[in-house]
Amino acid sequence: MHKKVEVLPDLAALVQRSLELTLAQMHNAIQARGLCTIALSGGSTPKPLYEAIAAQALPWEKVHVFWGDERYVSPDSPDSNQRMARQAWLDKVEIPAENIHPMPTSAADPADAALQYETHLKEFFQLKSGEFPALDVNLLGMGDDGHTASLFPHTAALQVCDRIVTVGNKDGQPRITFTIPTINQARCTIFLVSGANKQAALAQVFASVADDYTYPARFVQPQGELWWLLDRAAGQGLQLPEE
Ligand SMILES: O=C1O[C@H](COP(=O)(O)O)[C@@H](O)[C@H](O)[C@H]1O
Repeated sequence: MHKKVEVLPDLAALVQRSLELTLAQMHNAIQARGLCTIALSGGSTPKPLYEAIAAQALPWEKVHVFWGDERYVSPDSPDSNQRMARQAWLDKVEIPAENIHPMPTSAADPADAALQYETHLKEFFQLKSGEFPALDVNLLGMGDDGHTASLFPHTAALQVCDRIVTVGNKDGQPRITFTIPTINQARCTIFLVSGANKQAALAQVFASVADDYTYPARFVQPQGELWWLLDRAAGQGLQLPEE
């Protein structure tokens, strides 16, 4: 694993740096394999990045967009991660509809929705039994409780190792989420973390000893590149790991 932590002066610089890295990875993937697979995060932090990507001239027919987690709401809900990404990015570019792979949220049982998405990923990536998809780019955020994707502290989803997608639990509300092995299979993982409210959790995520189940972002140890992009408000006073 190649791990790099950068503390940027402010949110604008964080967005610019994440844009550079994301575009470089997308171009590399297209050159190497003829297409790019990217998984999106939700929340508010990545929205300006999505807006910036929308302004790029990319071979959109070669870009396939997935989600790493989704709230269990209708796609037109203000809480939907899909809706945010469509409004900020996907609705503004000429990407074929079949290249957009949202997490389903209409099954009566969220476990069925998780299975549907897992089946879709297995087909798309032509996976054999027991294999996990290697996304070219996996964009992640981190909540002030240390959660990432929809892997919340001390929830059952953290222990799911034999599934690509599972059901997360945010205060009793279901979410759909990549599992830790799926996250850790990505070729390039980019965390975007902004705001002083993330400082305390970040300190625990970067501590040499802390409880992984209390700070789930600690589980993210991908086989490929790992970038932590922090703005100064989030990264202030952080003891950074030795490189
Ligand atoms: O609920 C969620 O929150 C996290 C963090 O969001 P942020 O706005 O604080 O960056 C996000 O990564 C995740 O995808 C989302 O569902």
